[in-house]
Amino acid sequence: MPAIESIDTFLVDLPTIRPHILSMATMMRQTAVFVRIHCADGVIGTGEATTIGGLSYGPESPEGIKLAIDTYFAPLLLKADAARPALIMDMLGKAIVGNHFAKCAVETALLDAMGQRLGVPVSELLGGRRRDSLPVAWTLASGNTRQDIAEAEQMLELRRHNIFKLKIGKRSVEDDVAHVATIKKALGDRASVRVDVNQAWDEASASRGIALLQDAGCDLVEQPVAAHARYAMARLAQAHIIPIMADEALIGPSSAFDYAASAAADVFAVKIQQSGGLHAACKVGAIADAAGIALYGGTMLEVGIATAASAHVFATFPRLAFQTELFGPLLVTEEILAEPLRYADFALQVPDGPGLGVSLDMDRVAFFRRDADRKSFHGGTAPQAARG
Ligand SMILES: O=C(O)C[C@H]1C=CC(=O)O1
Ligand SMILES: [Mn+2]
Repeated sequence: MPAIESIDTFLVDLPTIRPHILSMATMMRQTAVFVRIHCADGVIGTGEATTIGGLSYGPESPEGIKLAIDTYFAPLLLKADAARPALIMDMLGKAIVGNHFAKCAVETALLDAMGQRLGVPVSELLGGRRRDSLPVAWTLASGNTRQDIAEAEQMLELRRHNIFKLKIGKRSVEDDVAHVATIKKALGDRASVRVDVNQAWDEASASRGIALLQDAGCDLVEQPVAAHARYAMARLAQAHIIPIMADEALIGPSSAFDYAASAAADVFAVKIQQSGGLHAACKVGAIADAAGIALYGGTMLEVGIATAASAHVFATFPRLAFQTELFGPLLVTEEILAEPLRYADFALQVPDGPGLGVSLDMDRVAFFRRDADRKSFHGGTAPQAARG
């Protein structure tokens, strides 16, 4: 049995390409928590956790995730059999309440190590991939309608994205709908335009807003009301033709079951971290499938490692009617992988090497980690990135 010998965790701060404006936070940078699990057979598995806007989106922060893993997870993991990731996750499930993002990062590292050990991609460990590439949406969230249109035109021109998610909920319903309508009018049939309200509306505003969004040609409305407002979500999903998607509400299989049983959404945004791990995300997907609910592959704006992990999960789904939004690595200015993920023809290629099929560029990690001694680098400049 390859025992787990040591675990290291570190924070890496990466600037965003522009301010990313959501209803609850404006992001100027993304912080990734990387977890490296060193096994006795020499294999090192890597995992990643991210949040959005510190503690403004979810219940875990990057700093808290690092502390939880170092202080509470690591003593339980040390000496455990790394070849038994499912048993380790059962053990963590019993010993640690919540902490879904941290659990996901640990499971990602365990499955990466397992896949490397067996010489197979993580998607094969999860039951087998059904597709090698995933269509990827882009979020327009500059806060400026003209700039968003220019950004969308550029993405279409580059053939990188033809699905756009607009972040709304900060302004009045009428102003937000006007913003969406202007963008949809400019893009026409060349793109799918969707919105994410991130829980900002009450039910009455949502009902008015959704009717107006439908007239504006919007294809999907994500989490219009509070995550806990399951009955309001059910009424909205029933009253409107435009599909309603749950996101923040889905925090693992039991919440997915409750939402499915209440017919509280037409579409589920599956996120590996919110679900509590890769297998938990597969279960959320299976519950949706069993209930006739459509699927969308969501992101917590993860960078390379967790985006690859999400891609392995979504590649196994029988149906993915609303595609994915795995664009996180493209929202930051710096590449952190030794070999960047490949985006082409409006899609992300699912890596096909053993494990996650991607690895960290440890020289760049050493430069960008929050606790780095940057003076030790030549002239304080970052080592060259793989994407140049
Ligand atoms: O979906 C969310 O709520 C969070 C995230 C995903 C894409 C994006 O721009 O923000
Ligand atoms: Mn969302």
